[in-house]
Amino acid sequence: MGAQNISVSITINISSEMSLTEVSSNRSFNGYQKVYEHKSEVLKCQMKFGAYIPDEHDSALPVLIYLSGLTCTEANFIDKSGFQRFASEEKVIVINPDTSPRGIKIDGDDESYDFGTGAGFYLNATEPKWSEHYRMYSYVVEELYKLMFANFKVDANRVGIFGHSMGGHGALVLGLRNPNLFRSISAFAPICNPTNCPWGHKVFQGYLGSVEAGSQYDATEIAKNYDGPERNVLLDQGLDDQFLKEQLHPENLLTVKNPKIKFDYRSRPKYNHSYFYIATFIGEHFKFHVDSWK
Ligand SMILES: N[C@@H](CCC(=O)N[C@@H](CSC=O)C(=O)NCC(=O)O)C(=O)O
Repeated sequence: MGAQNISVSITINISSEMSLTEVSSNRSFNGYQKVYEHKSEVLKCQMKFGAYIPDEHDSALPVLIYLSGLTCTEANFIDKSGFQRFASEEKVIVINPDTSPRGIKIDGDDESYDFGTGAGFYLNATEPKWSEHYRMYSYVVEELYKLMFANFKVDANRVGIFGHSMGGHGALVLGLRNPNLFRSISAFAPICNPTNCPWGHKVFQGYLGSVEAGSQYDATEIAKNYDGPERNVLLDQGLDDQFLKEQLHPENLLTVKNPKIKFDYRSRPKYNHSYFYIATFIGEHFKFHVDSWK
């Protein structure tokens, strides 16, 4: 399939609400690892996200959005993956949001690690109890995306998305549903078929009212019907992953027959689900995205 020359045309309305407050800034690999806070119109709460900005930022740079997994904030990826070395070498801006709305209280939002706080699942909830705030799908593809253009010098033709576990699911779903926004997609140990696993059943019933309603946020279902530009998706999986058999089901996604999607499947014997695994292979993901943009 190879790289495609797709010109992205997007209209971005930038409002005065898109201003950011810097929470922290640390020099890292000839760039800065920053954390920003802002008022989210979509989630109706204050949110934080990470932004790694390489030096020599005269021309517009490519950008990768990284989506984290269950229980994470923006800090896990920043502190544990070691991505800054590769973002600096490849001159890529990296934006990584939090995993759910924060600073609000909804009854039941802190009862388990896999639902509510830290478990937004990158969808727009429709159940009345959750639908006012739990809108991580729109937060990423609308608000964060615009905010990125409003505040950083970003090249709209070189935007990719990647993530881990729940965030790998998010990267696949947001990437395949929005090929005009994302040129490249990769995922570490993603939840590939959430309508067929306990994590997915729980969140779809809770946020959407039924498992069936979750099909629109299920990468395997989306891949079956995908009709956008050809995509080569990097799917990375540790073979000693403690969640592999029950929750992740890469085999279901890999067996989808759609000539428009090819999977570059990289299985990693002896690696588990942790950030030690991610840190080992993060450099390959940067290379994959950069090659996809050529
Ligand atoms: N606490 C839970 C497991 C939580 C967990 O492993 N979270 C992963 C993502 S899992 C899928 O989305 C993670 O990224 N954790 C953060 C980290 O820094 O490792 C349990 O006890 O089973």
